[in-house]
Amino acid sequence: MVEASDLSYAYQGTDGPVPVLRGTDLTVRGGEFVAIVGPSGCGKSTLLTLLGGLEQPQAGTIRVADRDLRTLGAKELESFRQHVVAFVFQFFNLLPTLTAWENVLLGLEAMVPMPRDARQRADQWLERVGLAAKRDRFPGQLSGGEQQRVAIARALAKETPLVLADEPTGNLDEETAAAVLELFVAAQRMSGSAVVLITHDAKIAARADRVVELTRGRLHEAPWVARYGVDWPAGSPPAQAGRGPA
Ligand SMILES: Nc1ncnc2c1ncn2[C@@H]1O[C@H](COP(=O)(O)OP(=O)(O)OP(=O)(O)O)[C@@H](O)[C@H]1O
Repeated sequence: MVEASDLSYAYQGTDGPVPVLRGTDLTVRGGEFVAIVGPSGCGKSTLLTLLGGLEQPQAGTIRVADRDLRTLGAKELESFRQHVVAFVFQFFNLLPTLTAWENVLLGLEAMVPMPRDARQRADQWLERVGLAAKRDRFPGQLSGGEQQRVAIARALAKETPLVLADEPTGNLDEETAAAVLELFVAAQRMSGSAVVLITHDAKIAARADRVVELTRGRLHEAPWVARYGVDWPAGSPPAQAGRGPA
């Protein structure tokens, strides 16, 4: 589903380019659930934006669902973002003037062609996230956990082969985070979606099929995270980050 190889990406700093990804490789099989962990600022979100076609790497190749992202024109990229990937962010990005149901429907209406069962799908996914009774509420009338569930319903209702989630449980209490996590597992099961999810939480990572750690611009398999947790010094730059138990 995802074949990213030798990715380089640098942001432009005041004193020149600041490299974030340096020869990053990632392979994700169809239907696989991969958790990405790593110290703050190591480049996890940057990697996700590249996989989702929101930015282009300065070097390296990304193939997603048999598409080489470098070769896609603007229209094809737009279609890729509507039909192949769905994003879930830490800060829900719901439209405050639309109800929960309208927010979910909006994501489907952006697809071309719009799925014929868009309205039913919006209802189905709101039901799956446990919010059928609150479908007509505005985001401001929902708790943080409920808003996140609407945002997840909006993404998962698209039933794309790839779901990219950037710390979707970062703002939630433990119980709500666990419930939200199960929604991604449900998407994997029901839609066969591959899920790539960034987290700082070892319990969340433990639910994934595979855990990879991003440090010093590269990804490494990190099965120990699920067993031992993550223990990077708070605020440490990636170069000084601990590797955790072997
Ligand atoms: N638009 C930008 N311009 C310049 N530097 C940026 C920009 N966005 C991110 N960075 C820097 O690039 C590095 C990687 O950022 P990124 O958000 O990808 O890290 P992250 O691993 O997702 O962090 P966190 O876990 O804290 O969310 C950081 O040092 C960040 O300060």
